[in-house]
Amino acid sequence: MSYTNSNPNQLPTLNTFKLDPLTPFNRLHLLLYSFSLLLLFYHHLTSSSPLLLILSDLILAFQWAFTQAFRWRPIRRREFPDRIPDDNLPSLDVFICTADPWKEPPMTVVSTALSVMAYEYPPDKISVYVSDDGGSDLTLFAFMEAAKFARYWLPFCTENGIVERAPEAYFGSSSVSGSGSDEEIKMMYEKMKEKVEDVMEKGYVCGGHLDINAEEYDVLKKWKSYTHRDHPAVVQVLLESSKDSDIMGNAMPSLIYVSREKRPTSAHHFKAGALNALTRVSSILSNAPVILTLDCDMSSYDPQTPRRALCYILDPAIAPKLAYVQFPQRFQGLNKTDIYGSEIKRLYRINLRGLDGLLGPNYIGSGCFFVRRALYGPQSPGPGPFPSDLKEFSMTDANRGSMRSESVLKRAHEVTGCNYELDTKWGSEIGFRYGSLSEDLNTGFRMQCEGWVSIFCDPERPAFLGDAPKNLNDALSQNKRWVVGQLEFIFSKYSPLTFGIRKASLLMGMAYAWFFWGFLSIPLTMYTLLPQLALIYNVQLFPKLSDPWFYLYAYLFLTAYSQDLIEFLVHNGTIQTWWSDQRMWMIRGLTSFASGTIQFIMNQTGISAPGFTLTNKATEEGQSERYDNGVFEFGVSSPFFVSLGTAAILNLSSFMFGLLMATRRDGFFCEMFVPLFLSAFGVANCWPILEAMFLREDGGKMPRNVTNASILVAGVICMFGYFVLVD
Ligand SMILES: O=c1ccn([C@@H]2O[C@H](COP(=O)(O)OP(=O)(O)O[C@H]3O[C@H](CO)[C@@H](O)[C@H](O)[C@H]3O)[C@@H](O)[C@H]2O)c(=O)[nH]1
Ligand SMILES: [Mn+2]
Repeated sequence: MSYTNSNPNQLPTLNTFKLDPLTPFNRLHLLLYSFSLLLLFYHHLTSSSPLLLILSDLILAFQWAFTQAFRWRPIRRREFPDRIPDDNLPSLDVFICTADPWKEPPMTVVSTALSVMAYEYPPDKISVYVSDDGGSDLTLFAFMEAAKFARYWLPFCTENGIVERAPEAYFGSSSVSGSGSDEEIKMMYEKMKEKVEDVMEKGYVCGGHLDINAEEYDVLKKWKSYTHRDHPAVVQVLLESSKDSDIMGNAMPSLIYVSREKRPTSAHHFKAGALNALTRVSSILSNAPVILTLDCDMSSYDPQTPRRALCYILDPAIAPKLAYVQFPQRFQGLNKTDIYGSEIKRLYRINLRGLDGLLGPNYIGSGCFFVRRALYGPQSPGPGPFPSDLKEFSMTDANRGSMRSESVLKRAHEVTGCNYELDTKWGSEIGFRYGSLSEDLNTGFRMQCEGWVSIFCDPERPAFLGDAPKNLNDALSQNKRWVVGQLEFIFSKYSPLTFGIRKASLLMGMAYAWFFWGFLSIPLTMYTLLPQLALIYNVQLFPKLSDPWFYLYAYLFLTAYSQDLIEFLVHNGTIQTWWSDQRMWMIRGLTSFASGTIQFIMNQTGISAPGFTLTNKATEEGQSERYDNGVFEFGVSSPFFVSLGTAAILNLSSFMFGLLMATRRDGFFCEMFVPLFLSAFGVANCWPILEAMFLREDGGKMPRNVTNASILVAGVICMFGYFVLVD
């Protein structure tokens, strides 16, 4: 397979791409499968199937159809970071978001910041901005300490050619050599960690035995009257490149702590609001043309990454229309079979590669290098539009002066105030877009509709590694928020199916419409109930084994699953991780997809207001051992678990009942093969749930009351089923 050069100029080739070799097979499959789906609906209409079953198949068919956008023209890229010249590198602003010191331990955030400060990139060209929506002196304290530690850590990384530059990951891995300098820096790190953890335990920072200087103490003191919902803007320059140097005398990156103003009465737009505040502060302090956005738990795993992104940003054939270069989200510490499907391979890698052959990947919130001017409005030739809303640009490079100067800091506080955005286009036409909890989906989509394109960069060595939820309830709560955000996005006036198809393209519109995950709760629930009840009450919903229509069902099921499996394997998955992934899809269908949809409806009708439930990044005792052993974590009485328990009991009952009947009644097996198979498939998927309900005794087993409630609900559904199906 030959690589195509996308750079027609004489410059060295910085990147190449090739078409995915599976594409012709995908397209052939598309043809056959579409035809089969038409046959299926013909069959439904002529055999008077129940309406719920037809609706379910219709939703699944739409999901399948939208997936074709990702399979139409997937490509694979390669880049050559070594060919990026060392001189004239553009400067880089890094945005790191955190929002709660208890759910996002400050040491995690610090580790993320240090890992990018230590990039193999001219340090005076890097500025790291930390947005603290938690408005916490604990986080600020941790960063004051980090600024001091960085003076040792950065030269240590360079001198020893360390690749893993997040201290937490480095000291935790086996690559630590145990040499003298290693021990020394490790001790220093441990000391800092102890201090921060000590302060965390107390819950506040007090002078006393902490060796913070008077100036730092003054800053921290102010927090006494602040709450995370009600406080003025805080912008604290912890390191300034032109002023501060490391212990070897080298320049250091700038490090700036920002906690935008919060008032209970004004909307703050969650993460998108935080990123917009950083966009403005940074435009005043450093104004780098390239911006990297990172979640607080996504640390660098490869110090060459900025150069890799530059292979596209500096490519004259791509640059004029390029809005962002997205790296995949990849995770550390997942267990071997990835029981909670936390890798979300389809969302974070497979689909992005698919879109890369069209207008480019959607923005996934972290690990993304933006071209600053793309955040300021529609694509147009030249250096980019400067609408009147960009008041902060009145400060030009020449009169910018020191980051710590009074006038600069005054301006920085102004642009992070609550009222700054009133009557401006921030969040509607410029910056990160508001209106959806999935600000990432929304922002990338709107940029692509404005004429910008994006690039997916997926090097073999992960550019970033992050944390994924390590217990089921956390994973489902995260997913629920996504579903709410997706529906807000799909039902906005910028819906992918109307606005998107018009402004971007048919395939891009379809790709973004694929995110109607909430609706999948209907077919996924129906397929855990209807066939099972049909089996129990002996109602013929599906063709018999001897009926030719049976082959259509078998074909649709088997090929869809095989294609999914093949894609998973091609993207370095295993059969076990694939099995976990498809199981999580069904689990989500019964829980987060459904409750996210209900939440969305309640938000829209004004019964409740949208809220951003942070994903927990701290693990509780006992949990991580079970997680590492691949054991499901239930433990808490979550309503999610009642629906899972109910599904498990229903499937087990119908399967056993079906088996019994098959041995007793002639022809039952042949007549009822499809529902019997689906029940067996259900039981196989529900096995960890059944185990947690009836066989386990550890702290992560299903709480008794959840099991009882599930049995009750399953009983009620059975009775109901009688009236619906038989009566
Ligand atoms: O009011 C808020 C809420 C969240 N965050 C930050 O947003 C990031 C993502 O939050 P998290 O709880 O980790 O959500 P996840 O579901 O794990 O994040 C995924 O989904 C989000 C959209 O829902 C994207 O923004 C993220 O990049 C993507 O990783 C974190 O760094 C938070 O600190 C804020 O800064 N302010
Ligand atoms: Mn996260």
